[in-house]
Amino acid sequence: MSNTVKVAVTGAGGQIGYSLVFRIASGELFGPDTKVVLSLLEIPQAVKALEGLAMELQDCAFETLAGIEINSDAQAGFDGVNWAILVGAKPRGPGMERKDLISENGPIFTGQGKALQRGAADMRCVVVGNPCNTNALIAAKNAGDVPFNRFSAMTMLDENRARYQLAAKAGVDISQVRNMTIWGNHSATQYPDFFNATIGGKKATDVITDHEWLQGEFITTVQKRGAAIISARGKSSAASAANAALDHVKNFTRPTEDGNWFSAAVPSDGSYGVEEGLIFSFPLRTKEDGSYEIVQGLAHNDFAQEKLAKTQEELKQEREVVKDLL
Ligand SMILES: NC(=O)C1=CN([C@@H]2O[C@H](COP(=O)(O)OP(=O)(O)OC[C@H]3O[C@@H](n4cnc5c(N)ncnc54)[C@H](O)[C@@H]3O)[C@@H](O)[C@H]2O)C=CC1
Ligand SMILES: O=C([O-])CC(=O)C(=O)O
Repeated sequence: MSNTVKVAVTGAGGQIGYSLVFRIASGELFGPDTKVVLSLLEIPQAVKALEGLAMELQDCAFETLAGIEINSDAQAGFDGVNWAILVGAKPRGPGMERKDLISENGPIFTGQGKALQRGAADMRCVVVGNPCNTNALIAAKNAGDVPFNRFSAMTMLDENRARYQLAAKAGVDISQVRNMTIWGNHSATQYPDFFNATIGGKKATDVITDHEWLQGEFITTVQKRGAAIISARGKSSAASAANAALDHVKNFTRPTEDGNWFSAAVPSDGSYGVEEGLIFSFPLRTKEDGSYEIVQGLAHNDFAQEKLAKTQEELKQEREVVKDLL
């Protein structure tokens, strides 16, 4: 017997949407025994493009795709959804920081937050559209009685970027790099934590002896990778962002392998001194029962404490800017 999962993707007509929806429909996300109903959302002007996207999805003849719905109304689009992947938002251009998008993109998430109350009892939401931590906060605060911990924002792309950089520097296969945490905001203040990362089961700082590189170039490369892609490609990352969104949902829907963890921005419960209620990226583990926990007990020296304080401060400032939307 097969289950059916309904997945909403907003901004499905955009760049990330085009890389994302086929992989969800193919069975990659929930496995070959789970049928997927895709609920595609767009602004009214882009609904026509979604009709074309739906034709292409049909033409893939995916055996796991049980249906496609197209909507420009979030209330209708989120009806009965199990997962809502909120991508629909404007991307930044060259020279901008992601928080410069806040006034334009923030209001999108008030209406979508309200509409998410129509989701299924187990509804989970991940915000990809930037600035994603603060947009997730807006959605969660507008979602009435939907539990706060159903909302997350994506820092998985940052984690993947950080793992690649460490693997390349150490000259090892990327599978060797584990325990990579992105702390804080999906922004240039994020802290990619090499101190607690491991390479081949050893501390990354024992394997990579160039600590100047770890404390300098490694961190800034990860923090500014999005901007580097915009500068090289003329558009922001899309396929890698879609790939990370899939990794994010997989991480939340499967128990985490022993000894490892993954990064996502979730409501702080006060762990590591982060103000309760901020949507902050932490190391997480998904348990057998499907709930997640924040990994406790990781050490932070003065260098790390300073980075954590900086990214927390930025999130508080972003929250202040959108306080009328919360
Ligand atoms: N968290 C992360 O790691 C990443 C986040 N992003 C962010 O993802 C967002 C989307 O990026 P792209 O797909 O490249 O942009 P895009 O401009 O190609 O597509 C965005 C789509 O969203 C649609 N849209 C806008 N408002 C909407 C609404 N209210 N409801 C439904 N759809 C709506 C637009 O019509 C457009 O088709 C941007 O904000 C970008 O900065 C991008 C990469 C990584
Ligand atoms: O940099 C951007 O604006 C898009 C994004 O979030 C990323 O690539 O991480």
